[in-house]
Amino acid sequence: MASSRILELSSIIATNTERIDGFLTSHGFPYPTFEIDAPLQAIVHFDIASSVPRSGRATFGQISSSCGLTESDTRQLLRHAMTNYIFQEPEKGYVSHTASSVALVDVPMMGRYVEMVSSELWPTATTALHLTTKIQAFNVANHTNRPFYEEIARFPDRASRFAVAMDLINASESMKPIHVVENYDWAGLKENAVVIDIGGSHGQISIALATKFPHLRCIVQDIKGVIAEGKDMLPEHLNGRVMFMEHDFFTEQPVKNADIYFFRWVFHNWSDKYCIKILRSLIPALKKGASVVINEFCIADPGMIPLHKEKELRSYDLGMKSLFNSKERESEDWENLLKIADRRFLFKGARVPAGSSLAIIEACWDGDGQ
Ligand SMILES: C[S@@+](CC[C@H](N)C(=O)[O-])C[C@H]1O[C@@H](n2cnc3c(N)ncnc32)[C@H](O)[C@@H]1O
Repeated sequence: MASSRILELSSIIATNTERIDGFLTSHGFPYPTFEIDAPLQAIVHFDIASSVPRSGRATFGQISSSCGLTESDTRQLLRHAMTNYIFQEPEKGYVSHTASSVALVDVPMMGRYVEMVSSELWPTATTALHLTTKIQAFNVANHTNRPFYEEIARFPDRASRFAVAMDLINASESMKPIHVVENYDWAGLKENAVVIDIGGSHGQISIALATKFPHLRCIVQDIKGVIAEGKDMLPEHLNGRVMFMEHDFFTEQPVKNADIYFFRWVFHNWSDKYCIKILRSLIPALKKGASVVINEFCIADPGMIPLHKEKELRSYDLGMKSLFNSKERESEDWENLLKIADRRFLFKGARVPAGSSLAIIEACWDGDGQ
């Protein structure tokens, strides 16, 4: 009967609520709330976040004169945001922060992330009909023929904002560098082993690796502007152990005989044809036994993981389609990709460490070396 299913669901909710309650209490964690001190993060950016005092409140008129919108527009905008718990109106006519809105003030990266999502990703989602043509949604939305990275590299602020968004994503629990740092045998690599972090952005993984494993030397490769920022941001004590190098991964890999060629979240931006080109560009540099380590999503079969996780992966999958005409891949896709690039890439498997969103996919080079 329908009602017994509802009772069953409410009992599941009660049981799981008790588990969450027990977990929070036993770890001394605060309870989730939208109050200002709650550890929640904002999902939407409003320029006016800094016009509202961090504690206390402001009228719509005060906010409007500091942010430059009309009072009426300010009220419309904020009252809509409030339905998503972004700002609140504790008393009619007065606005104060919630945990979500104050994060825009307290976590500067958050504003940059939201700007990136709303200006780079959202416009492409509304042009999904172009899935049926050879034209990418990103190109339609941006009135350009250039691919994503080439286009944003023309606007230093967009390239920089994208890299900051990557930094913020890497700060989320299931994306933290620690998952790849702790779930691969970096410790077993020889003294002064060289890791090439290709498309490594600001070098977050290399920084985490070099910090935990002093015997490693890491070289981060990326496009020009990103590399310049990475160099500036590198903690001084890692100078000489984490290096930055401008390199286009579609061209021959300049660092020969490294131990590990590492790619994190790079291939999902490219369709198979381009991934194969990236992999083949490595070949002249590879010594026998070199490893290619890929840290990416590895989509499970439908229904095999909790729905909320599958939803996240399928959303990324469609996002990759509209931005790059690419996709997220399954274990078999990874194996095939490596095999098609060159049969000497021996696929060693794909596994998702507990707590990590990304899988570790590994191949070993079985060529003679050149
Ligand atoms: C999705 S981001 C991943 C960044 C980083 N590996 C991480 O996990 O945070 C992809 C990276 O590839 C870089 N990239 C794009 N095209 C490139 C190219 N042709 N050569 C080198 N790097 C490139 C981008 O600048 C960006 O940093």
